[in-house]
Amino acid sequence: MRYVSTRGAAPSREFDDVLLAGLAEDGGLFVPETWPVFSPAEWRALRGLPYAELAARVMAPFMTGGAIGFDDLQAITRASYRGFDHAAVVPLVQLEPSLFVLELFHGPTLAFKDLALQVAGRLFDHVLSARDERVTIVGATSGDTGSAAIEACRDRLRVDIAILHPEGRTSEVQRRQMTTVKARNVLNIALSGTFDDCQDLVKAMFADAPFRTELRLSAVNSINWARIAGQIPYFAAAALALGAPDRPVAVAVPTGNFGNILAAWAARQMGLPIERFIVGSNANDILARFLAANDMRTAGVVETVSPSMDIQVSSNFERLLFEALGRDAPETARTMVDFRASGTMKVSREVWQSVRRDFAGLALDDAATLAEIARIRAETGYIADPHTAIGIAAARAAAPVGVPVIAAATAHPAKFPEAMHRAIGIRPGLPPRLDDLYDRQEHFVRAGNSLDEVETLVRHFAHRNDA
Ligand SMILES: Cc1ncc(COP(=O)(O)O)c(C=O)c1O
Ligand SMILES: N[C@@H](CCOP(=O)(O)O)C(=O)O
Repeated sequence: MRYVSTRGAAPSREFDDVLLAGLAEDGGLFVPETWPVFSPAEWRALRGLPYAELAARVMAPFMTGGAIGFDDLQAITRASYRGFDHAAVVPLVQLEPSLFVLELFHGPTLAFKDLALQVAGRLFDHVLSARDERVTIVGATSGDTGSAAIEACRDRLRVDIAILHPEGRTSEVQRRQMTTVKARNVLNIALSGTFDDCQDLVKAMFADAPFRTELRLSAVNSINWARIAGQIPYFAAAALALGAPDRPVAVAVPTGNFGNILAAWAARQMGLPIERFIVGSNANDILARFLAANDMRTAGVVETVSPSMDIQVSSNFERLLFEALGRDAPETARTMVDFRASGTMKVSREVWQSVRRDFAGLALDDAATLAEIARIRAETGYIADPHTAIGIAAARAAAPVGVPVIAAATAHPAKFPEAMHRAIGIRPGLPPRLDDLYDRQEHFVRAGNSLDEVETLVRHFAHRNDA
């Protein structure tokens, strides 16, 4: 399997190189040169497999041609999901006759990011050991990627990891999950800015070719294809459980960086009958506006009770745009460069309509989010975190008639105790392993929204670890 850049000006690569490179040198995102497709019989054969085995089989076609053989991958998925606190790893809970919640928060950091990052951390080890190399990972988080990536990479010998979070804009639990990890290879940077600023700085570090080479940069955000590959299997598992490939399903996802919904879309590219992709947004409603009215204009990031979705620039939209433009890389590059410069994405009516054929969106403000948490609890007894509640509301608003909908539950409600208390008057408890989270010492450095300042911190940290 080879990968090409959405912007067409970087060489094509094998998976192992894509894993280590993160972002293509031309600023584009890597996508598979061709989509692997499973036949209906091949999909049926995966029904009922233990999740770790299903995940290895679904991911395997994306990883051919490098250091990761199928047996390696299966050993990695088994080790990755062994510690999850639910035997099914990604259980499905039925809320209504046609509405199913796919719980993705049973991993070590209580968010969906663990599913791909536990695997990615081990893939880094495997490929770097085979090559006898090291990398410096730089990542941006609005709350959940940070702790999941740190947990996946802490104390790994061949990886240093620096994570930027927007200071004061995550929940306290999310922040402490990152900053209370004491490991020589982990650096937390509290940035004075928004998640979009953090993500821009990460991309700017990648665009600084001498810095990128000097530190051998790599990525753990969903700009790295390995993240998307690790998120496809749970949509496949849920779809198979609900009757696919012999029955269509729909998917609803609370969306920020567009990685999770893109993974569901990739599952359809691989042959699963997913009829609609439903995007839930908070007040940072750029995707919902785009889907409603071809209006993709960035505005300032607004703080909400669903902080992990406080994002305006959804990186993975570029991968969908590339496909919607018929894989026209120069046109994708032009559109993205213009979006960056003007803050408005200009997409033709035909392209917009082609996206709308598959995707629908709904945005909820904070009051509506809290009301939805309360409604779900009152009507079904289920306790959904603010992000999950937005996805469920979107599912109810936009589900195709008669088609079961898989609504992704992306985080455990205990990560957002204040919002939950406002919504339903309770603060859900953390699992016992995190009992002392509030007593642990925090470790982080502060930085302004400045590339120079952040690069200096990362360089100093990485070279200290090299010594
Ligand atoms: C809890 C939660 N829900 C939803 C999202 C949005 O997911 P994505 O960025 O893949 O669209 C995130 C962050 O990515 C998250 O942490
Ligand atoms: N919501 C994320 C933001 C980064 O998304 P990613 O999927 O691209 O890593 C977070 O919680 O950090």
